[in-house]
Amino acid sequence: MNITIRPAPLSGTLRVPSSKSMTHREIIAAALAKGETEVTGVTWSEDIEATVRILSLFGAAIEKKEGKEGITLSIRGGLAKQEGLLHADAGESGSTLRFLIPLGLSSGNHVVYTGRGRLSERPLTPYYDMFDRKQISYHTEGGLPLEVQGTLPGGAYELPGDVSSQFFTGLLFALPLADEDSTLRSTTPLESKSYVDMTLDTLARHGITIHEKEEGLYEIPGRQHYKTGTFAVEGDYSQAAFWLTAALSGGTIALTGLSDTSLQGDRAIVTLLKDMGGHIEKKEGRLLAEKSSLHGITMDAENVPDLVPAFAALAAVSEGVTEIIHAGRVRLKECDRLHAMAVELTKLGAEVEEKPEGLVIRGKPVLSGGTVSSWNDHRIAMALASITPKLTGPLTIEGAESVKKSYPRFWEDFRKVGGKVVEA
Ligand SMILES: O=C(O)C1=C[C@@H](OP(=O)(O)O)[C@@H](O)[C@H](O)C1
Ligand SMILES: C=C(OP(=O)(O)O)C(=O)O
Repeated sequence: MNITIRPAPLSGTLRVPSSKSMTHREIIAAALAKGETEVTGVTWSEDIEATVRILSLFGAAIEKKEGKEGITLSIRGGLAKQEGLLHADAGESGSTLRFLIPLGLSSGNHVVYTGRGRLSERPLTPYYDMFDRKQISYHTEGGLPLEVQGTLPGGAYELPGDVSSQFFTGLLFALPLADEDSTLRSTTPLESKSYVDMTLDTLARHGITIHEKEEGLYEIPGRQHYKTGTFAVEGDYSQAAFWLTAALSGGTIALTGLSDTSLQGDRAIVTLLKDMGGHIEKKEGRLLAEKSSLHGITMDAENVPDLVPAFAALAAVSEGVTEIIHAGRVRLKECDRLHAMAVELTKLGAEVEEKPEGLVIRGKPVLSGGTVSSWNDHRIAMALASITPKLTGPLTIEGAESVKKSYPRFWEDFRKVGGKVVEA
């Protein structure tokens, strides 16, 4: 689907979707707890659907109920060995695939994992190395499909810390179920660490003990049991980033549903945008952002990779130079996001220099309209849409349906704040 946006100020109040990262984690913990758990305030998206699909295949019973307060998932946990070869479709979700591979093993299942889009090209080597070391049988012709069969023993585990934190989260969910105690160590400084901290928080709420001995070293007692409970998912700061960017570009937007004490690393977007000169304040429980004069800063993406597209877009219409550093891993997402943002912003007249590990952006007061591609990546589509108040002509975005991966109602919300969107 292609859409065309006519530049217009964006103003109004929006409830941000609930955190995709937290929802994946809560569903997984619930699926591992014997008994009933309720997860409330869920935003349904293709990625969440993929996690629900595979956990159901492994034996969880997950019921989706729609009410006034959004979606509630009632989950009867207890994963178990199922008959025959299971076909687990992870869609395009890196989190789903990397979180659930260890659980396929610990539930004793023989699984062939498939996926779409760029998922097949995204790294899995840390797991292949682990399979080799732990004598777990697997078959791949490179990427997906990937067939895995075996058991996940406790013991000593090592992973590189600079590929994806999602491998750590996957093992942290599965190793407490092993018969033996385990250690998990990062062989390089652990990047995206805030996501691992979010995992530890979910585990603790479900009665699982993990000892963080030092940064990147975890001791995991075996033979543990997940507890049931009720959990309300909070708003997603990585999605809030697009609305904050939109407001600062031109408009006034109030966001509800965000927690001030959130463990989401992407909460850093508020500080980063304020550092650029953005007017953002907390007022009556809402996060309020308005049109501001912005200047470039240095942004370190090591712990906040998902903020890069929105940040790069805003930098292109801010005064002076912005440098995005430590962003090499951002090339390993739904597309090469550094390259995609450099190419698409340049089409609109921006000055963007691509570096191996980041971007250097020389801002301009306004950019032109034109036709850009989403690269089938939800965050590229949303980032480009968010700066339309600063464009001198209409913007056509090809592949606008990519938002379904995390935020299916994005274009509806865009219209709600006055966005002039039509299907092209
Ligand atoms: O654990 C998570 O929920 C995520 C971790 C991050 O990935 P990396 O650890 O690969 O940076 C992030 O980019 C992704 O969108 C969600
Ligand atoms: C990279 C993302 O998700 P995942 O790694 O789960 O595909 C994302 O949502 O930006």
